[in-house]
Amino acid sequence: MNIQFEEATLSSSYSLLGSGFGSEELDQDLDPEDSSPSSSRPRILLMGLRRSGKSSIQKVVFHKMSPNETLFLESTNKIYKDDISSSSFVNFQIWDFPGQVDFFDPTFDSEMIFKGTGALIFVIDAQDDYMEALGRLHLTVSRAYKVNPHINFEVFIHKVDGLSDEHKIETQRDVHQRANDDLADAGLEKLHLSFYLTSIYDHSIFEAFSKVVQKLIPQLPVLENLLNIFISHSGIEKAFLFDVVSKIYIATDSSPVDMQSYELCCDMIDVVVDVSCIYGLMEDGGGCAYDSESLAIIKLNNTTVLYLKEVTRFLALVCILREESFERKGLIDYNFHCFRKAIHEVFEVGSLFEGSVWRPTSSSGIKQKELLNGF
Ligand SMILES: Nc1nc2c(ncn2[C@@H]2O[C@H](COP(=O)(O)OP(=O)(O)OP(=O)(O)O)[C@@H](O)[C@H]2O)c(=O)[nH]1
Repeated sequence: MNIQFEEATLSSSYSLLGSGFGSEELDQDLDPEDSSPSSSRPRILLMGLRRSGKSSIQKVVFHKMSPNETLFLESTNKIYKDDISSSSFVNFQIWDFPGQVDFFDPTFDSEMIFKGTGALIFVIDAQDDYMEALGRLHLTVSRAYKVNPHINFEVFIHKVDGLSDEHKIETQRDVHQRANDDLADAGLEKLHLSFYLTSIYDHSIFEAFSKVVQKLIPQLPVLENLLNIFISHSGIEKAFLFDVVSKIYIATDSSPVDMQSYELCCDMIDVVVDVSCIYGLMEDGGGCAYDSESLAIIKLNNTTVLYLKEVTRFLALVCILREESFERKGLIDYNFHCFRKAIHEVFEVGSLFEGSVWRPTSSSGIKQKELLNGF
């Protein structure tokens, strides 16, 4: 099998940037010598059996495709490289693999593929018999682990929208048990798998992707700390730092995340971007739907306020607070100003990282500065 790449650059396909859909694709042979900046960006691999839902996940999370449209997606028959770095905070590539990829094929260069990988997401269709998928999971992760033990191995138990709550928990327990038993039998106890219940029909896929991405951000503890300080001094109940394009949250304060709050904040981003796309652009369609002026306040009928503010050209802070705390808006805005400044300092502002080329390091496998886009 001759493995080929399809490459798409999100900047040309994401409607937030005002250019509409119609992704630019280019075919390219799998070339280990290819040293273009895009090929050396850290990777997140999407693997799993045919029709498990890999392309749907990628399209829904990064290309704003509606879940129903994924019914018409064609089977992927070559590796699809999606470079999201030009419109997203996190400077990585998503590689969507065809379901039938054969590791024993001599053209499958596992060294080249797994060396530069930050996370490998293995998608299992929970609505189907998953025994074959478990065998494939074992083969895939053990192969990848041999090449690069620093990869984060993430298992999405996917399409759980068709399962009852009880069935979900039972499936997760069973998959967890069997996958870890297989690893123990092979003497691979050190290989750690993380499990997530996901569906493209609700926010679970965004939440799971957020956690996958957060593990690749070395500054996460600093960001969490900044958010903790910010909310405790401003009377805010919960704050999320969002990547606007994907609605992945890069960080949140250390109080537990409840799904409803996360969904509310995601919906707020959609509202802001959609309204801005309709009424915020110039008459000739120029300008950007999300920029340094972006700001929104939504008061709910249960005395809760949602407050969104721009942090960088890719990031937004979305806060949930009580109406009485919002009376001290001046204080919140001042604290936000300090928070924003600190975030810029953490990532040493812009140009330093612009166009940087990623190289794996021996310790973590990921060089932190180059994982993150400039502001
Ligand atoms: N019910 C449900 N269906 C899903 C979900 N995600 C994907 N699907 C459906 O699963 C089918 C297969 O999805 P694809 O994304 O094409 O699967 P794939 O893994 O990329 O398939 P290959 O390209 O053949 O490897 C499509 O009809 C999707 O609509 C989900 O979360 N829930």
